[in-house]
Amino acid sequence: MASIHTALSPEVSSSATNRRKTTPTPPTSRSISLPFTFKSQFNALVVGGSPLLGCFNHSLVPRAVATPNSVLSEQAFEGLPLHQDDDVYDSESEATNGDELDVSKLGLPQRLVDTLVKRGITHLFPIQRAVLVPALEGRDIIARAKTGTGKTLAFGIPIIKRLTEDDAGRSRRMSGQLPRVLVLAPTRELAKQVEKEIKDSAAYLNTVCVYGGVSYTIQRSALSRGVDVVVGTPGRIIDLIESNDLKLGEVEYLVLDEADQMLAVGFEEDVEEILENLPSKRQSMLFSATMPSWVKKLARKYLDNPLNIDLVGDQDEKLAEGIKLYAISATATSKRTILSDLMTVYAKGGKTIVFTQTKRDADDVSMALTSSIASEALHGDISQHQRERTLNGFRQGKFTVLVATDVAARGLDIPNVDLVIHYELPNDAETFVHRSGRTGRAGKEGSAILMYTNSQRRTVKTLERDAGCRFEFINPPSMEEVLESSADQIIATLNGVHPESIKFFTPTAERIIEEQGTSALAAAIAHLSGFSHPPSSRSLITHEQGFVTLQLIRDETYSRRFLTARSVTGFLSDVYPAAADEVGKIHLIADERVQGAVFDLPEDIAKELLSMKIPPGNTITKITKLPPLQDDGPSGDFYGKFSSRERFSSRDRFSRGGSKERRGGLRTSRGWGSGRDSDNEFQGGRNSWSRSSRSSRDDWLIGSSSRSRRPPSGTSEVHASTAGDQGTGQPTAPRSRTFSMLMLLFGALGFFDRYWHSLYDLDGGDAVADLRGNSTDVFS
Ligand SMILES: Nc1ncnc2c1ncn2[C@@H]1O[C@H](COP(=O)(O)OP(=O)(O)OP(=O)(O)O)[C@@H](O)[C@H]1O
Repeated sequence: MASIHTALSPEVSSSATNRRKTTPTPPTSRSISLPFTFKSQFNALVVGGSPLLGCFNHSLVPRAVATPNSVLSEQAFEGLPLHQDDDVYDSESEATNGDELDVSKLGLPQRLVDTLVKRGITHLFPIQRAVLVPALEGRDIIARAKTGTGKTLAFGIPIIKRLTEDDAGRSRRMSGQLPRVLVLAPTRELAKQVEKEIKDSAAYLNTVCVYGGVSYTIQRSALSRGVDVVVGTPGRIIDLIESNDLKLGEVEYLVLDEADQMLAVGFEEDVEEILENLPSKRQSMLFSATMPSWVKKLARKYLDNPLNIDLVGDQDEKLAEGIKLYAISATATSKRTILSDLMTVYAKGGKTIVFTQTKRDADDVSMALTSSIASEALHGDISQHQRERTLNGFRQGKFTVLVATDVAARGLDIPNVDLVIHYELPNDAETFVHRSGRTGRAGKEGSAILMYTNSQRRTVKTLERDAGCRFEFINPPSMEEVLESSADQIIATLNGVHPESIKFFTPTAERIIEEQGTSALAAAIAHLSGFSHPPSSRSLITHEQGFVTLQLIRDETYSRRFLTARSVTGFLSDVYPAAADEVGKIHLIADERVQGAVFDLPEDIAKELLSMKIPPGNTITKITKLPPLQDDGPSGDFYGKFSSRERFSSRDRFSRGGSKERRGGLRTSRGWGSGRDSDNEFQGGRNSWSRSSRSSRDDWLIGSSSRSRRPPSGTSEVHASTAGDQGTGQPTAPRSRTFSMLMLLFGALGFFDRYWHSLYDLDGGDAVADLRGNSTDVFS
C-alpha cells in the first residue's frame, strides 16, 4: 500500500490537478459512505492530543461501503489503509495508521505543520483525512460530517498546502493580487471563524473576511492590498463584486460551507449569482449537513463530477457522541428558576449556551440571569460589533452564559462549552442537532438539556425519533444538589487562589478554626455560594422560593363534578380563607382517573392548612415531585412547523425582492417573568401564542446584506395565502378581524411582506434598512 506521504507529495498532487483541468471528466460520480461512530473515531484519533489508542483500526479506518446509490471510490483513499476486518486488532497497522494521520508525516508544508502542531492539531480528524487526498487530487467534493468534527480544516488544510507550495519560490504577492480562494459562509460569525481558522493555520497567507454589518472601507482596502483567500457572506460579496472591489476572475478554489444553511437564510440567489461569476476551471468543495433539492441542484450545476464523502450516512444518531442528552419537563413559569439550577448542577461553573426561540426571550432570559450569573444575549437585533464583543467575551470566559437565538446554532466553534440548554424546543431535528453541537466539540464531552412543557411531550418523542437520539428524563435539581454543586464550584474557585494571598490570610484562618472549628469554613463556603441565609422551600410548579406545592385529591365517591381551578379556590376558602387568598399557581392533574390538582402556597400558610381538618373525601398532601399536569402553557410549539421544506416553500411563494426584514415586526408582548403573563398567553390560546412568538423569532440573517438595489416585492398574493393557511388555530372572531384589518393596513403600507418574513424567520436586512432610512452599513 502506498504511503500517504507519497500520495500527497507535491508532484503527485499538482499533476492530479493539472490532469483534472485538461482531461475529460469521468462519466460517473462516486461516493464514499463511511459508517462509523464518532466516539470511536475520536478515541482512535485524538484524545486531547494523546497518542493513538488501541482501538485505532476498529474505528479510524472505516470500511467503505458500496451501496446501490454510491460507488466505493478507493481512489479517494489512495495511500490510506482500508481495513477489511474490523474485528482484527493489529498493533503494527496501528503504528502505520498513526503515522499516516500525523500531520508532520503527510507531506504538508513545514510551516503549516508547525502552526498546526502549535495549536494542538497533531493528527487529522476523520473528515480531514477523508477529504485530504481527493482534494489534493483536485476533485470536486461534497462532504458531510457531524458537528464539531473539524470540517473547516478539512478543506483548509489541502487549500493551504496548495497555496503555500505554489507560493514557494515566488516573491510575496503584489498589491492588487486577486483572490485564489473563495469561501462562502451563511453567517457573519461563521465567516469570521473560518477566517480565523485559516489565519491561525497559515498566517503567511493573506486572508480577508468580508461580511455585512460593518463598514465597507476596511474590507475594500484589505482587498486592494492583495489577497489569497476571501471568506465572506454572500450578500456582502455581491456588493463588493458590484462595486468592483472584489474580482473573482482568478479564483481556483471555491468552498461552500454550510450550504444548506445558505438556503435556510435565503441566500440561494446570491450564491448562484456568485458562482456564475467564478472561472469555470476551479475546484469546488461543498459542505452541507443536509441535501435539500436546492443544494443538489447547485451541486449538479456547479460542481464537476463531485465525490461524495458522507461521514454521517444513515446513522440514526446524528449527534456527536460526546454529548449527553437530558430532557426536563417544566411549566412555562418554572423554566426560569429551574434554568439557573440546571446550570449550577450540570455546567458546574463552566460555559453554557441557552437557546431561545425569540430575540425577546433571549434578552429577557439573559437579563433575569444577570443578577446571579454573568450572562449576555446574542441575536440578530444586536449590532455586529456588539455580537463580536459578546462572542469574544464568551470565548475568553469573561462571562459564562450566552443566551442566544438560533443565530448561534450553526457552525459557531466556542471552545469548552459544557452545557447547551434548549430553553425552548427547536423548530426541527436539524436545529436541535446544531444547537446541541455547540458542546461536545473536537471529541470533548458536553451535555445538552431540552426543556419542554407538558403539552410538548409528544414533540419530544418525535424529536428523539427524528434526531435519532435518546434523552435521559430528569427532574429539576433538588436543593441539596444545587447546594452541593455550588459548594463544588466554590471549592474549585478557592483552589485557584494564589498561594501568596493564602499566606496573607492564614493567621486569621488559624484563629477562626481554633475558635469555631470546621463551621468557619462551612460558613465561608455558604456565603460564597450565595446561601448566607438558609434556602427556603421551593414551589415545584414555579420553582419560586418561599412556596410549597400541595396536592389536593378528591375522592370520586364524594363528588362527581369535575375539579376546576375555581373549585380548588372555593374548597380552600371553605377550609382556610387565608389559603384561598394566597394561593399561587393551580394546575389540574393530567391523569383522567384522578380528580386532583396541585397548587402553591406560601410556606407558613401551607403549614397551617396541613394542620387543619379537611372535609371527608379530600386529601391534601405536600408533594416532592409533580404528577403529570394538564396543559400549563401554550399547547403548540414550533417543531416541524418550520421544517426546511416548509420554510423553503413559504419563501418560494415570495418574489426575491427586497422583502427582507430583520426585525420582529408586530409583536405581542411575551414576557416570561410573571405567572400572569404566562396565563394571558395561555388564555389567549394557541393562535395568539404562535403569532406572538413567531413575530419575535430571530429573523436575524446574520450575514445578510441590505442592498438597497432590491425593490420591495409585491405582496398581494402573499396576503391571501398567509392569512389563509398560516394560523395554527382559529382566532376568536374579533381578534381575527382586528388582525386582518391590521394586516390590510400594513399590506397597504407595503410592510406586510416584511412582517411575513420576520414571522417566519426569513432573512434580510433590506426592509429594516429601508424602514429606518438607515445606511446600508447598519444592516448589511
Ligand atoms: N485535527 C484536529 N485536531 C484537534 N483539533 C481540531 C482538529 N481539527 C479541528 N480541530 C478543532 O476542532 C474544533 C471544531 O472544528 P470545526 O469548527 O471545523 O468543526 P465543524 O465540523 O465545522 O463543526 P460545525 O458542524 O459545528 O460547524 C475547532 O476548534 C478546531 O480548531
